[in-house]
Amino acid sequence: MDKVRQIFSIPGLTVAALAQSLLAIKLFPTYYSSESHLRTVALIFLANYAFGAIFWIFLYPNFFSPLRHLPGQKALVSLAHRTLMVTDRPSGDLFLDLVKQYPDEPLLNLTLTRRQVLVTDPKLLADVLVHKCYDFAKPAKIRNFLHHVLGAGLIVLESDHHKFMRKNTMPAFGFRHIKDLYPMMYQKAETLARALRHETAGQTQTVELSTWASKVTIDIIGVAGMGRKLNVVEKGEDPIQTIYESLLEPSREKLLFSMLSFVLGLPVVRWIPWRMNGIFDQLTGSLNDICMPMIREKRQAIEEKGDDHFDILSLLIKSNNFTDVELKDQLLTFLAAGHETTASALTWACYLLAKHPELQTTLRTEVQAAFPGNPLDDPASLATTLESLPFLNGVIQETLRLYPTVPLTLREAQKDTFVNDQPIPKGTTLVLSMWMTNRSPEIWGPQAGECRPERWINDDGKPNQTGGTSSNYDFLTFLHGPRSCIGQGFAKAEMRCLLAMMVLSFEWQLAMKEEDIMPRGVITIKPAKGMYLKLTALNAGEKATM
Ligand code: HEM
Repeated sequence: MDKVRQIFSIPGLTVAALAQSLLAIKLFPTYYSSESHLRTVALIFLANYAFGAIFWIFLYPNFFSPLRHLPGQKALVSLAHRTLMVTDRPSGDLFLDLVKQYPDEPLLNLTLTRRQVLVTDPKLLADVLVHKCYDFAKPAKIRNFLHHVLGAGLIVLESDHHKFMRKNTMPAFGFRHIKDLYPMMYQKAETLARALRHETAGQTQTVELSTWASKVTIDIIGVAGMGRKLNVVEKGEDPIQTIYESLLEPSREKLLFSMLSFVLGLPVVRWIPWRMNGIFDQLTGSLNDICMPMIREKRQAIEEKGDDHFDILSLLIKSNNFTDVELKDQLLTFLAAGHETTASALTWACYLLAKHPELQTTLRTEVQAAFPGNPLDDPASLATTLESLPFLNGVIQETLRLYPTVPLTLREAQKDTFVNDQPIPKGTTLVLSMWMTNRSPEIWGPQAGECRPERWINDDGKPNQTGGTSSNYDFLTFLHGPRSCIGQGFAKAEMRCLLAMMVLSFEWQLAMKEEDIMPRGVITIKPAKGMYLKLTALNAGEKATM
């Protein structure tokens, strides 16, 4: 079947049309006069492409595709692409609707051409994400786009190159290293609390939280990632933060640019005379200009004077496994992957706590009891204390479950392969919806859509990591296996520090209409109209009034 697919591909049909044209002109020179050569060639090309279209739209899906027996949609535009356009409800809900129509089906077709499949049964994910993880790569169009923005960092690489980079980067995200970062993260959380107190003038004031969350998370990854104090919370801005903000801002035009790059491919989009091409070039060029000199300076400092810094960049330089360009690509990846994601998670956590004041109070009581004094009085035990708090852990896990910052990902079969015993032809796109799995009533029960931190607390009062489900694959926020999020320990540590600081320093309520809060974005989700909260500053030791 692979040969047949090659023949009916665009290059295959083009070569065939060329050969047929030459043959026709050679065999029937008098029939095709030289004036009509062009017409003949055009007709032959057209006929070949028309036959190709009939093959792919009708013959292949109905008679040849090994996926033809799977139920699902027969749409021209796949549901995965339609989720990029939906504005009036969370896009992941479309998958939940579809699964309701086809309960008990582990795989569902999403297109007429049987080229895109939704994985609905988390048990099948072990094959896709772990056992055959390199058989299923990120689709080339997505990789090209990410490569354009971030360079060849960990997110973009595949196969052996990825294995090498991942193995050599893992130590920088190790358990012990993250523990050492807690005091710095908590200090940054305190800086945020001071800035918000200033904003609220010590009383009650409305603030837009997601912007502040981005500022503090870029400050944290600035120190942890490259040993650089960006101090965006205090100063208001920094060139690196401004560039990332512009790159990731979910404006209509940027969403359209990213969407077209994913659907048509970046090389096609770059041909369009569109100012977005220039904007993306300028933003990514500026990032390179900032990062390259910084890397050279750091490498020189480490070589000449030795270096006692333990930021991720220094650890990677000291490992001697990376060239400067590779370091730059990794750094850009960590800065991008490591700040908007956590900022969004913090924003959604504060939203859930505003919606559920009783949960906010319970969390505050737990954190106040754990830290009768300043948490930084005993920096050595900060990590252990924060990690042991069951309700804090529960709120964080529920936030990550209900609002997975990356709500969807795609994988493309690199060869003919299998998922469980279902053959998957080369080129098939598998759609994995974290939003759908994390909110599935089949897995999480009838209250799947509700925030219930107690799911993550055992009967003995200790935190658990499964939320009461039977398998790891039921919670997909960070994926699993060799391509799972390398920064998940880092992100959770950051959330513990930031949320603990928030409940110790403020109580808050929503300051906007519930219906105006809509998660949106192409790669990560943020509230489309911001997250306005009415914050009331608490004095140290003051109990909340809610
Ligand atoms: C709440 C916060 C975060 C969430 C929800 C999240 C989610 C994810 C997901 C779903 C992936 C897999 C994407 C795919 O393969 O399609 C991923 C990969 C990745 N994340 Fe995160 N992430 C978070 C925070 C972070 C942080 C803080 C860092 C770094 C400091 C980071 C660095 C990375 C990197 C480098 C990868 C690529 C890993 C690989 O392919 O080997 N992430 N993340």
